[in-house]
Amino acid sequence: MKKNIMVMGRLSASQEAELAQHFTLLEHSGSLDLAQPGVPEVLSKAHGIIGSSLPVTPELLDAAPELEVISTVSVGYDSIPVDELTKRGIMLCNTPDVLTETTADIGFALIMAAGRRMIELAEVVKQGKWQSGIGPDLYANDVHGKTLGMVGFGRIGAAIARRGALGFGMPILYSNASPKPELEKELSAKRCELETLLAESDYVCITVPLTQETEKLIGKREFSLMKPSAVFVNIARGKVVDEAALIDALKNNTIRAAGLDVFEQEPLPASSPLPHMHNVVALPHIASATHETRQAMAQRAVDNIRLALQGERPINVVNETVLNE
Ligand SMILES: NC(=O)C1=CN([C@@H]2O[C@H](COP(=O)(O)OP(=O)(O)OC[C@H]3O[C@@H](n4cnc5c(N)ncnc54)[C@H](OP(=O)(O)O)[C@@H]3O)[C@@H](O)[C@H]2O)C=CC1
Ligand SMILES: O=CC(=O)O
Repeated sequence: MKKNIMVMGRLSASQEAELAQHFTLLEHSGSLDLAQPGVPEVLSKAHGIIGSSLPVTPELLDAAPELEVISTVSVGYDSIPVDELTKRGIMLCNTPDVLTETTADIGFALIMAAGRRMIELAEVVKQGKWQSGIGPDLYANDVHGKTLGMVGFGRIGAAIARRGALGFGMPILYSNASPKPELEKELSAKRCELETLLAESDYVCITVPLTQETEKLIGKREFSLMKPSAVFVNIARGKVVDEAALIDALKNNTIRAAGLDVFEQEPLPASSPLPHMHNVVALPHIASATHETRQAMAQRAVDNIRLALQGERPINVVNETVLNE
């Protein structure tokens, strides 16, 4: 008998057809909310779930006794309780690598946009307020040659640093769980304590995953250590930052500006002051959102779930111990 898959994310017609060759794609309402009619019934039959930002809970796993694999169309998996999956022998697959460069493009675009006040100054033109040359009150900061501090120096952190060091002559500081000697050589990057990085960087860029250790890693104390001219960029997860402290730091000129792709609550609530602040560039969590990259991420997630359910080793497994069971 064919195994069953719940397709929760957007796949192309050919990707759905590829899965349908091997598996039954379960009809469902698009919700994983157990209180919704029909959801427990569909979950009870699912051997695999594929989708992004899946709100997985232990209760949901209890309702899915046949589940063998969750294939997330993302590199981050902070909405999924990995230990609970591992305990139950359920594999978690994700999509690293294929989105690294595209995400780094937006990371660097935010450095440029917030650093050079691009959105704020484009508004001046849009609103017909460009009547004479701008004065020093609207001057920006250089990007080239300034120090870039990477909080997290994994795939995406390194790709952003590469753009800064090799394209813009930026000295690189990094703070990361483990040392990265090869990147130190390639980019003349220096590893330092977070406090030193915050105090010495002109641009501070967050690329650590959201975990228990990194939640609210950057708060009031950390902003107070940064230069008043510092530009803060977050493309990782909103909850790595204490957002109230960030808003205060931007309002009080503790730091100069921020470029943000991610927020504590997404979509950003209407009550948030962030999109209205002149010194903030806010994007709707789109760092990987190009046609090419979203297609590649979906294909990787399709390959992963197919391999897992066929008893082969998927390309990307988060909880490797499940493979040995
Ligand atoms: N805005 C968007 O659309 C996107 C956001 N993301 C986010 O970016 C994150 C990073 O992705 P990626 O670069 O591929 O992941 P990687 O795992 O390659 O990099 C993460 C780095 O963070 C380091 N790290 C982890 N925990 C800590 C800690 N407590 N203190 C210091 N360093 C730590 C890791 O150290 P070590 O090397 O020692 O393990 C690793 O080098 C994702 O988890 C996701 O949340 C990703 C894609 C798109
Ligand atoms: O936020 C996106 C991801 O892939 O993680």
